[in-house]
Amino acid sequence: MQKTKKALVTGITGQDGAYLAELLLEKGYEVTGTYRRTSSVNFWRIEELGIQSHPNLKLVEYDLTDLGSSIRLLQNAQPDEIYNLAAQSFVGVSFEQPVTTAEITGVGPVNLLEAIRIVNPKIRFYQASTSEMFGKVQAVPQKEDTPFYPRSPYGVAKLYAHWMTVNYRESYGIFGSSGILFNHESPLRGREFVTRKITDAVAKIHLGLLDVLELGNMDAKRDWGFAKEYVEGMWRMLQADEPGTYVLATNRTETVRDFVAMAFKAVDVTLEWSGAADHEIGTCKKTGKVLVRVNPKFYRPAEVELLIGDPAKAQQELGWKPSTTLEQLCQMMVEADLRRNKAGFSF
Ligand SMILES: C[C@H]1O[C@H](OP(=O)(O)OP(=O)(O)OC[C@H]2O[C@@H](n3cnc4c(=O)[nH]c(N)nc43)[C@H](O)[C@@H]2O)[C@@H](O)[C@@H](O)C1=O
Repeated sequence: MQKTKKALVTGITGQDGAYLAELLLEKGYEVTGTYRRTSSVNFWRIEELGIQSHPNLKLVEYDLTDLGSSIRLLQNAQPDEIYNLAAQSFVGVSFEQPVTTAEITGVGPVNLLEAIRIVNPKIRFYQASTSEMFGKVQAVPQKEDTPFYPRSPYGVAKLYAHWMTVNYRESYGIFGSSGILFNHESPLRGREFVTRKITDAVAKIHLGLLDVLELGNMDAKRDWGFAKEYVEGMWRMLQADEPGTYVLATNRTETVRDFVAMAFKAVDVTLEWSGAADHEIGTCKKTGKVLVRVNPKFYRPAEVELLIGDPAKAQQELGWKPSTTLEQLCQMMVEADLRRNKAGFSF
């Protein structure tokens, strides 16, 4: 009989942690999910997926920045696989808190890599790397061998953790894989990220709970995929024969403005755009009412203008391929936010 596999997922309260835990539980894993102590720990995502009381899911408090705690965590959980999804993951905040971001997002993963070296070097390790490492892009589309040029303290911190994963692979033979994931969204996305901010606002405007949606840079282009499909790619990376670095992306890019128009389309509103970039407005074609407005306070000190990934390697070597279109994803998010706002749900 095959032994039950054990996985450790850091960042269980986040979008990817919740979807990955769901996938691993479906596959028969015993999952330990870690979360950070805060005054308001919130498990709404795993509750929404209906897995919070799953008998094979154990929730454990853990701080990625503590080496001793990382060692004890591995000794207790004895995982076969670790998925490091914990991070300070908001790019905007990283400009305000660069040192905290470096400690959590950059050095934090090294505590886990060290703990693997000390406790059991056979544990497989997935590091959540990011397209933010490409930043000011040096090639279009971006793939595994595209040179990096991060444009935020978050991107710089992630790049350090990425190279440490590669370094532990090459120095100590640790099975450490790095997934360079382009933006991936879902109804479980936090409202601080632009897609969910938009779909939540569209739902509120449609229900008469909000007048205007204010945004920053509408010209930024992103390669947005569906998070639930991306966590499947993470799992595949740790089932491969060899560790490696893989890009997960859709190979389609759209502007923030396009996503706004798409979200309003989902509630049958067509927008018309006018005005210069820093005070652009979007008005409802039918009523003439202003529904969207640029507010430069949402601009970032340095912006990543264009991201589009080439996932050919993941497709060839892992058999991974995204299938949900951006229109379907956007529709799914708007519908979830309509439902939630009608029910007075506020996450
Ligand atoms: C792959 C990568 O993906 C995410 O990073 P992100 O791309 O920065 O995501 P976002 O949704 O915050 O911004 C997308 C774009 O939208 C622009 N934008 C305009 N107006 C607003 C606005 O009002 N809010 C926000 N948040 N963004 C705005 C903003 O300036 C940027 O150009 C994280 O998961 C990160 O952890 C990660 O790894």
